[in-house]
Order: sequence, then C-alpha cells, then structure tokens
Amino acid sequence: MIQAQGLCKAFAAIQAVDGFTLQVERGEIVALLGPNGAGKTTAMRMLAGFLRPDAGQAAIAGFDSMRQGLDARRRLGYLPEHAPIYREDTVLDYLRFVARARGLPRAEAVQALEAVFAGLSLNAIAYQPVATLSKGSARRVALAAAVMHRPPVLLLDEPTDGLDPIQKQQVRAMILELSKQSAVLMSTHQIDEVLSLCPRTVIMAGGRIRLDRTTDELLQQSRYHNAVSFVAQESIAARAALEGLSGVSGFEQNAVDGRLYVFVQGSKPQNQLIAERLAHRQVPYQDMRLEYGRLDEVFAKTVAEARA
Ligand SMILES: Nc1ncnc2c1ncn2[C@@H]1O[C@H](COP(=O)(O)OP(=O)(O)OP(=O)(O)O)[C@@H](O)[C@H]1O
Repeated sequence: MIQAQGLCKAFAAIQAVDGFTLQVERGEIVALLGPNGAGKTTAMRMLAGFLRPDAGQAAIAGFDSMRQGLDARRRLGYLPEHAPIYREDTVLDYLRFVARARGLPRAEAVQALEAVFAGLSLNAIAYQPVATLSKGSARRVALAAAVMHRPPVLLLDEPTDGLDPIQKQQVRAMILELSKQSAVLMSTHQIDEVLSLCPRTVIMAGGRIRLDRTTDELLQQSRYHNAVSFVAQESIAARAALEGLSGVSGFEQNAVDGRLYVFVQGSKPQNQLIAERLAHRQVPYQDMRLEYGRLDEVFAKTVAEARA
C-alpha cells in the first residue's frame, strides 16, 4: 500500500533524506520515530507527493506519488505536521466542503461526517469558526479532514501533537479503527503512543532508516528486557542478598522512585529465583516486576550510534 524506494532529498547542503526504502501493508500501523531533524516530515511529504524527491520513487496504493499524483492522493489521507486550515467557515461547513472536494456522494458524505464528529468528539465545536480553534481542536479537525473518505493509506505526521490526554486516547482509538482497512504510517515523539498503537517501528536518524523491526523485537534489544525490578526499603540488603546469585549481572537504582533493577544474563526470566533468594534472606520487597524492555533506551542508543 505504501511503497518507497531509495527516496533522497537535499536542501542546499543538508541531506534531509538519504535512501528511504519502506513498505507498509494494509492493516499495519507503523511508527516513524526519530530525533528532531531526522527527516521524517521530509520523507512523508515525498510519500504524499507534496515534495519532489531528488532520487527514488514513492507509491500510494500502487500509484506513483509524483507521476500519478491525482490517483495517489485520492487513496491517501495525509495529515501534515502543520495542517493549514485558516478558514472563516465553521467546523461543520469546513468538513462539508472537504467531503464535497473529495467527491463523496451525499449519503456517504453524511455518514462520513457523522463518523468523524462522533469519533473525534467534534459536536461541541461544530459551529465554531475554524480560524478560532484551539491547537488541539484544530489538530482534530485536520485529522477529520484527512481521514473522512476512509482512504486505504494514511500518512499522519505527529497526529496527537498538542492534544490533551483524553483527546489523545480518542485519536489513537480512531487510528486503530481506521487501520483495519488502511496502511498507516505515523510519525511521533511519544514512546507510550508507539507502545500502545504501533506493532512495528521504524527509527530514522540523519536522513536514514536505522532500524525497522516489530516493536516487540526492539523492546527485546533493550538491556532492561528480562531485568527484574522491585521496591525494597532496605535496598543495600537486597543487593547484598542477590550479589553473586547465578545469572545476576548488575544493579541499577532509580534515583526518583528508588526502584531497584536487577540485570540478568541470558534470555531466561529469573524473577522466581530472585524472589526466592530475597525471601530466604528475609529481605522484604514490594511490587516485583519482570521488565519487558524500554523503547526510549533502544531509541537513544540507535540515534547515538547513527551520530557516532
Ligand atoms: N524546506 C526546507 N528548507 C531547508 N531545509 C529543510 C526544509 N525542510 C526540512 N529541512 C531540513 O531537513 C532536515 C530534516 O527535516 P524534517 O522536518 O524532515 O525532520 P523531522 O524528522 O520531521 O523533524 P521534527 O521531529 O523536528 O519534525 C532538517 O535539517 C531540516 O532543517
């Protein structure tokens, strides 16, 4: 559904995107993660056909984004980073206009409007002029405009940027629903969003894709994967009890909440063993967890390696 082959784009001396190759199928939600300036927006603009690549090709649902731009855009819902909707219309009139511009037949347009108004809670702002909307409301209206025609491909550039926690949940639920029949590529800076929504993650840095894996595989690369953590009043006694225990390779204590992390060698979970040892040595502890891994750590490591 989304295909990119060797996309490149330079702005003067800056190589913003350098050989971007990616394929996303219907039913997938792929997170595009990267530090500021990694090239995410530039790559998305080329995919959407809004920016001509210096080299490479992009296609949306089989249509070349540049040479068959109209056909490609009909099948695309694109939410740009800064969606420009400076209009005097009310939200309702603006979205009616978008439905007409998309060529939706009347009955379908009514259904589509009902769906986005309900899904994104737009009723309270239906009669507010678009130009006076708050940042979060403007973002939701822009998203409504991008997805209203239920396209098979969605390119969403930071879709929940500027939204409050309730709105974020709503937007994420809508993206999940839309992904059942669409291919979704979304950039984000929010790790919790990736973990809750995106089974696959692409990490970009310096214009290039550095990692493209399932999010689970990335979590397994984290040094926290299979670490055992707990809270102990007497953390020194806890460390002493576990020091030298077979497989234990190190400790780390969180400076903020005091949680102790015990790192273990190998891929076998050792929480049972650790719990038994603490009980045997009569060291009280609470809230023991087997850690799954940290995406922020894998992200930081990948970016640091790209910059080295
Ligand atoms: N129109 C432009 N003219 C000149 N330089 C540009 C232009 N657009 C992007 N760049 C540069 O290209 C690089 C990649 O920018 P891009 O916006 O694609 O990154 P990004 O990963 O989306 O960043 P962010 O997370 O901050 O949105 C940056 O160095 C940026 O300054």
